[in-house]
Amino acid sequence: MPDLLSVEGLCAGYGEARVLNDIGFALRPGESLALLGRNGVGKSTLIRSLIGLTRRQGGRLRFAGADITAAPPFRRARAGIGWVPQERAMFPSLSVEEHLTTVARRGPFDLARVYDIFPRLAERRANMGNQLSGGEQQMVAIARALMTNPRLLLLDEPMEGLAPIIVHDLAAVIRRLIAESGLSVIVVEQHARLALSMTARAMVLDRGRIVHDGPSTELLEDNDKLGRLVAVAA
Ligand SMILES: Nc1ncnc2c1ncn2[C@@H]1O[C@H](COP(=O)(O)OP(=O)(O)OP(=O)(O)O)[C@@H](O)[C@H]1O
Repeated sequence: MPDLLSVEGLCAGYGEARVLNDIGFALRPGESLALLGRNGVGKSTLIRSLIGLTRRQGGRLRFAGADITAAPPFRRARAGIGWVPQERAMFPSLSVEEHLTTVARRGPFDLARVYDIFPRLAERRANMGNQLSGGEQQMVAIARALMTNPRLLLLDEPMEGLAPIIVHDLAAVIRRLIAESGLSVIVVEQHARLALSMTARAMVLDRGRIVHDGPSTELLEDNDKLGRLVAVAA
């Protein structure tokens, strides 16, 4: 099966500042990838580079058979890259349902299906963006990305700042999406073990370079290696 995404020699950053150096990897349809690494190593910058929000300083990107190296963010979104930003980007004046319907595109994910995935949002469908808890906002952010019917879903620290019970529920939803939807998923997550428990493959960044790429189980089963690579108390 041809790759869904391929990244070759990507160098990117902000203005003159280079954050990512010679990033190369490919992702197959349906593949799930955890993006791990210490604070500030460039994980969000890589996600933002895939959606087209950083300054590309070199390299090429292909998605779904097309060269998207020079494509602006809206074209990448239209091509099938869905993005759940770290800051969630809620609109206070839109209801939950309006957040979902304004971005809807035809495909397997419609209102009924995202309400089935997130029953809480069905209950809150008339609530405004500023009347939601952090967990509900994150559900809206994920549901909104699904409503665009992407082929690749980029999740940037979806669990950040959420209560443990909500983290547990959201992780179950993400696992189910990965198992059942056929979507490719890249998830950035500070809690390495949680990310590894959701994905088949893990990539570790350090100072803007890929320093590890392999099956998630390999790191889950090797505490020392995981600790060395992401410097967490694994
Ligand atoms: N908008 C920006 N303008 C300039 N520099 C930035 C910008 N955003 C991030 N950086 C810098 O890019 C580097 C990588 O940041 P990035 O947010 O990609 O790291 P990260 O691995 O996602 O870290 P974290 O886990 O803390 O979110 C950091 O040195 C950061 O200061």
